[in-house]
Amino acid sequence: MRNQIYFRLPFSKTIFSNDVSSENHVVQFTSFDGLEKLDFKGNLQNSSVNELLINPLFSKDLNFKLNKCEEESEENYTKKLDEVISFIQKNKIPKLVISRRKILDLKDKNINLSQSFLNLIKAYDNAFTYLFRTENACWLGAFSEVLGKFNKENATFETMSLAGTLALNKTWTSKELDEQKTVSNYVKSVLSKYSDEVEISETKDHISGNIKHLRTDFKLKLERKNLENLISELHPTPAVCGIPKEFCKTAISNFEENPREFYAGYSKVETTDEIYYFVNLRCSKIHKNAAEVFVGGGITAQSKALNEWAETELKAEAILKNLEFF
Ligand SMILES: C=C(O[C@@H]1C=C(C(=O)O)C=C[C@H]1O)C(=O)O
Repeated sequence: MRNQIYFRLPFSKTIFSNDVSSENHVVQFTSFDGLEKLDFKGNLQNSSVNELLINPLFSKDLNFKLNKCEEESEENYTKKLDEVISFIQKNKIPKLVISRRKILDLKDKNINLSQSFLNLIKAYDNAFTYLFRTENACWLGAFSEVLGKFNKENATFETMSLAGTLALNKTWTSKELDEQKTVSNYVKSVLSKYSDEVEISETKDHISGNIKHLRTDFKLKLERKNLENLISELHPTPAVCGIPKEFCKTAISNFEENPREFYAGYSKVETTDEIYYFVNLRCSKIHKNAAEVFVGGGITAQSKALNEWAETELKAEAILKNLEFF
């Protein structure tokens, strides 16, 4: 079976898929640890709602199963987060991102994945939204965090620092402001190695469905030959990992129950004019019998375990409320 993907770029009306006519790699996913790459070959072709719905993909049609349908309970996760908070205080680190998998046991439920993908497109206009299927995996995701966007014609590179999470009606506190500043400082320090002139925007609210984040935009001129280096230096940013980077990567693999796979990794999409890199968050790995929803958040010395649990529940809703059951 060939690797097949459907996706929609932010603020676009076009749904693309990969045809079979070439050996071009049009979309590539990289895992969080950078060790796994998943390629989608072909040329980009316009797809349509009709085409998706004539022959929809259902979770029941997938031939791989999740063996263990148990998730980390609220009690166990908050207990672990208390240990993480002590670890952060003891080691005096500004931020560490910890995540979990929320598991939806499908029992006799069947998800219409094509319709769920269309629901996500409608719900999040600013998101990179995708549905892919390979021989042994199926993922669905929609999020708006850009790791990089390179314009081929004018050689400009744009990125953002996105962090801090609250429900729409809440007011920012120093916890979220400091957390986002850590990401901005990191991004700025990496970008300044590539250009003396980095444009930095004001920090503003970034709305994503029922929640908001803090966001700062960055822009610079970049030689194309430096693009891949810059991306691998930026990834994983403290928005999904922490500071210091290598120390936090090790802490993540010690604290988290399972490897993150493609969650908190990134995708790369090349069009005629642009090369995009999107951070893979608000995503779900779908099996015949279950959906795993990956959710995490930045933990700091000021974090409260219960609030962090609530934040992951809110983030999981982004996907869960758009699943269409058949
Ligand atoms: C880690 C996630 O989100 C990231 C972490 C955020 C935070 O800690 O506030 C906010 C946006 C994302 O950069 C996730 O959605 O799982």
